[in-house]
Amino acid sequence: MIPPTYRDRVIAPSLLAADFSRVREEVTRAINAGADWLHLDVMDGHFVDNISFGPAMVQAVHETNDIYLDVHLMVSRPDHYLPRFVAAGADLITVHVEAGHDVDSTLRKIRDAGCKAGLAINPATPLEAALPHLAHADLLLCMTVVPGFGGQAFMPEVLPKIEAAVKWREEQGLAFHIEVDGGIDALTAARCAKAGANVMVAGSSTFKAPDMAAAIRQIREA
Ligand SMILES: O=C(CO)[C@H](O)[C@H](O)COP(=O)(O)O
Repeated sequence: MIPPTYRDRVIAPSLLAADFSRVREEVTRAINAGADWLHLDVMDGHFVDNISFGPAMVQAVHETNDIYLDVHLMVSRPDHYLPRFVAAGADLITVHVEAGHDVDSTLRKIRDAGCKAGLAINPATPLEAALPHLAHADLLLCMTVVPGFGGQAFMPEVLPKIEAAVKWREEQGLAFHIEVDGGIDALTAARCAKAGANVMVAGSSTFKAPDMAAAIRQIREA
């Protein structure tokens, strides 16, 4: 479930860092380790310089368990692909403000389909690009790496953007959650939480940890 307020904390391991040869076991491992959501990075080789997986993977995960599916579309024309991810079982669908579409219309379509709607911005994109759309979003995803690959270093220069988003949320009386994604571990999660983020996506630091449950617990405590 999406928590009732942005004061609630969520840990979302990113499947991108899992062993793709044993996806079912990896998802079970994340659930047993205490994951709140599963983050699914969809990359089209065009919007970002990598190709990951599509709706078939989302559907396969959906059919084997009921963990909340946080689908991050790093694709051009997200409005075109949207219905396939809705049908596959996504709970929350996040699209990029930079992805070349009518952002408000896409967010509306996501909500009309019964999903929660997220809006993502890249590190180099000013927050001002997202602000006009946040009244139609349930979540703002501040990328803390340049999207495309897991295992990159956290970019601390994104922290002021999170603080500015919190200020905007207060000023406008909005209630969107703030998610961070890229280079998140216990140390960087603490910095993001202090800035105002409440949803932590963590790939390498969870799936590749020797003890995934301990890694998730450390991020939650941080
Ligand atoms: O969106 C992503 C990359 O575009 C990944 O979700 C993100 O990089 C998480 O991986 P890691 O925690 O290993 O940095």
